[in-house]
Amino acid sequence: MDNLIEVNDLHFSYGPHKVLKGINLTIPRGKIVGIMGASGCGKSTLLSHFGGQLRPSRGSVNFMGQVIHELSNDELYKVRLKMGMMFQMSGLFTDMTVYDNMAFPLREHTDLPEELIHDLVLMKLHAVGLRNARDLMPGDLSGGMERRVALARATVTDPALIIYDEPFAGLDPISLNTIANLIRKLNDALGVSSVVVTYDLAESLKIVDYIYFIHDGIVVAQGDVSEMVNSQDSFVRQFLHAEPDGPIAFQYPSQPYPNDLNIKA
Ligand SMILES: Nc1ncnc2c1ncn2[C@@H]1O[C@H](COP(=O)(O)OP(=O)(O)OP(=O)(O)O)[C@@H](O)[C@H]1O
Repeated sequence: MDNLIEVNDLHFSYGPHKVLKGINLTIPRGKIVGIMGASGCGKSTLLSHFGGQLRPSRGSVNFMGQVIHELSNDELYKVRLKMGMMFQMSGLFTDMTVYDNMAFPLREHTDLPEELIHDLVLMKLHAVGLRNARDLMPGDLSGGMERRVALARATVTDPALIIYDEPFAGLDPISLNTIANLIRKLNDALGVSSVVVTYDLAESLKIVDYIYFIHDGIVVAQGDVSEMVNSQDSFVRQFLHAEPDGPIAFQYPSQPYPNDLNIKA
């Protein structure tokens, strides 16, 4: 099977609020796929279906040949071990050293002996250039270093898929470039697939193989990097040039403005 993940006609609502209205996308093995869309378009909701935290109202997510919402709790637990996650907020435990943060998933989810955990942790820290930061506390790290440790930790259980949720947010340009290059390097060196959820189209174009744009619960544009750069699609252009005006509205959907005011004209 060439695709690690296949999302088929995925629908999901929070109560009456329909968020996903028929998403179709694939994450091919060995590739980095970008998922873009304005705030609130449903990116996190989509990701929550990958790990089975949410159950679709229609459609499915297929991961390595298994339909996620049909799995038992034990099977889901095993599937989640194959997914590494890196969040915008690094999610490091502030009261543990870098080393213990890295060792935590291995101690929690495996029976590996401490000597092996030690070597795995140092190998992964070395890959992000931070082997020597092992004894530091998260509070002693710069924002970029913290993100690198989180990135290394996402790879420590040798997942098949790494999911990055807003990996570039709040970083200075140099750290941002470092993280982007590391995402590409780790993807290729570890032979994994990666999903990068981001607003930063310019930065993602440097590292992704394929991009999906989500708007109003469906995929509205997709393509490889050159297709995106040359696209005349209004969604793509609004993102690429960070234009305030375009199909992505500034206002959260609402009733006409005068109806909301107490004093009528
Ligand atoms: N637990 C929830 N209950 C009700 N509505 C929710 C819940 N979580 C999210 N929503 C709504 O679902 C929609 C999609 O939210 P989601 O967080 O998936 O968007 P997003 O694209 O990830 O946004 P952002 O980029 O800002 O993180 C939003 O309108 C949000 O308000």
